[in-house]
Amino acid sequence: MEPLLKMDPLAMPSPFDGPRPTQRVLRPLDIDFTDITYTVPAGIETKPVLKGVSGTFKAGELTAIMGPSGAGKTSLLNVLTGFLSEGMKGSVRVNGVERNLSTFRKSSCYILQSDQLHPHFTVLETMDMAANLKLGPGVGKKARKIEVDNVLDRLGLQACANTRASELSGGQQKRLSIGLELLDNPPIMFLDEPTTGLDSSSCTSCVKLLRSLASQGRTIVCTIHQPSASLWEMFDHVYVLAEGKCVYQGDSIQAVSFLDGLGISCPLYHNPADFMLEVTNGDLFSNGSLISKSDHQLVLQKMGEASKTDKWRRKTFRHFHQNTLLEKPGIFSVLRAQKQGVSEWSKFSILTGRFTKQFLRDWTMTYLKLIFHVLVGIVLGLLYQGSGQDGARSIANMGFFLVTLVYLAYTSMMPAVLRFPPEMNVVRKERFNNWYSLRTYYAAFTVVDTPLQLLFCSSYVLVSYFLSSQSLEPFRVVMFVSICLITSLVAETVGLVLGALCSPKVGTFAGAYSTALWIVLSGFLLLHDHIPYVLRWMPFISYLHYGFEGLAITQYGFGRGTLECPMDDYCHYKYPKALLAELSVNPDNYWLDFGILSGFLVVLRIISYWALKKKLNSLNCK
Ligand SMILES: Nc1ncnc2c1ncn2[C@@H]1O[C@H](COP(=O)(O)OP(=O)(O)OP(=O)(O)O)[C@@H](O)[C@H]1O
Repeated sequence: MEPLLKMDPLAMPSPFDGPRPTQRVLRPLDIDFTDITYTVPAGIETKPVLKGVSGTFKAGELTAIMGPSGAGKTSLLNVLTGFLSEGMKGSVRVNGVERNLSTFRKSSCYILQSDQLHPHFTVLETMDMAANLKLGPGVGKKARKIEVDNVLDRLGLQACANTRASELSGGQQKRLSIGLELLDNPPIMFLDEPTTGLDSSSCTSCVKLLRSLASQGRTIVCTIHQPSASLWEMFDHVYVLAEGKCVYQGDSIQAVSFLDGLGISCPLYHNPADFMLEVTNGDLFSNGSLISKSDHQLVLQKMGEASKTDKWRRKTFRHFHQNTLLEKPGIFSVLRAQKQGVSEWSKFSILTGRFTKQFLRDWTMTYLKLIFHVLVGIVLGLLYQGSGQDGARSIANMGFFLVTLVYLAYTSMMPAVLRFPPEMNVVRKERFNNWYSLRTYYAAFTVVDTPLQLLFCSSYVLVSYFLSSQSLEPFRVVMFVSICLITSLVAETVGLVLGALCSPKVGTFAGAYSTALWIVLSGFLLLHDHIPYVLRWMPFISYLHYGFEGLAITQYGFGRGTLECPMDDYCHYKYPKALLAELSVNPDNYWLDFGILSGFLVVLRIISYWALKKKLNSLNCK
């Protein structure tokens, strides 16, 4: 293992001294696709996006899918990666065998157009976490470090290893995205517009990198917009689409001859890539004016016919098949073999560490929230000072319970609405590229989030509880905190559901409006007996109703003695039983309330998981 990992992982694999039986020899993979059609819904009809395209993307070649905007480039990439399957017909084969999507996804990666990175992590941390998730315990700590260093060196990211992803330049972010997927050395890489948003020198270095990766035997396919002439020549193979059909496939250098053969001459010193786009766009001039639409269609038709031959394809890239990868196992096979050993349990513990770091680094969501909880606890505690012991202020004390619940519900729910949306695309990419399953991701989130909620909740409750002179009997303190915690977890989960089902804007509105209704139904502002008979079921769907009842019982139930009335001899609510009866609170209901809130929590967590899954799947259909 050791000598192997000292190699550059991106270099051609070296021969081993002898065969290793446990290692699978990784073969270069050619992709060929035939008669691919892809339609999308358009009102009650469907709209064809890809109209029977065929072609071959070979291992060892860097292929560019080009074409005018809306030609179907991203759609073709989505279909070939398996990112989209609904509405697609046709055949995709790998080395001549019909593609099995789940195996194919393990051998390929898809780097989306916008770089999906965690902003709070440095380059090194991001790479380390990806290495842990992808390579697993089979590759030791030291070996993983060498692996990460190798990739960082190779991508020129060593100098910014300690820079956070949010502070990287566009080109560095792109290289980091590529580096993350390179860690487990996929033989097939798809990239959607890897050069978009980069300056010309970053574009060149990005394409050079892709080309060198391809020359080592990988199949690399990317979509690209208007490359410069020098960039165009760096592609081994270009696949040009226009109006959902293939109009050229072959060597980039041969494109001019191809057009020449059809009587379309590229002017001297004109960028062939620009010219190809002008031709496919219909921006050709004839006698000083644009060619007509019918002539344009004729040109596309002629190009489509002429592109069916493989005459335009260079034939020099296959030598590595015979010379290297097929015969000699190398780092490709070692890393992939070990990657398969990563258990969901290991992934869970890695994701738990990642969530913990993420929370600890998020100043507003963690530290500011903690400070505010303590400050608000002090202010509310002072406002309700003494109300927990004063029989004359028992009603005000009930107000304190409701305010506590509403405060905790809002401050848990609103951040939760915004919790998943910004991360959705990162999770979508990582999940698609087989880093982990959604189940593992969600379980790790829950395990890290719950104690954090307890911390937030306790920081507010304990301060306000003591300042407002609530009962100091330990069991009442614990029961009070428990109800507050479970209510805030329920509210947070409502937020997660809304965040997954709606846009953040709609989610925050829906959260605020529904909470206002739950407050009215809590049992304090509107007594149950005063609700019209037909609507008396409504409080039972309000989690604040159970929370409020639970808090009231913790302080005035469990045999609490008569309260003092320091300012007066008689005050009606100094008798806890009378107070609870007045509010229609059954003093025996504490555990029932707690149980119902727990039920709410479990059901809502399941719904939020389902909603998240649905959302991620629906993103894949767009
Ligand atoms: N889910 C969808 N619903 C409706 N129309 C879609 C959908 N997906 C793609 N299209 C349409 O299909 C056509 C091709 O889209 P695609 O994104 O593949 O083009 P493209 O060549 O990548 O364009 P660009 O270069 O502008 O990104 C466009 O007209 C687009 O509007």
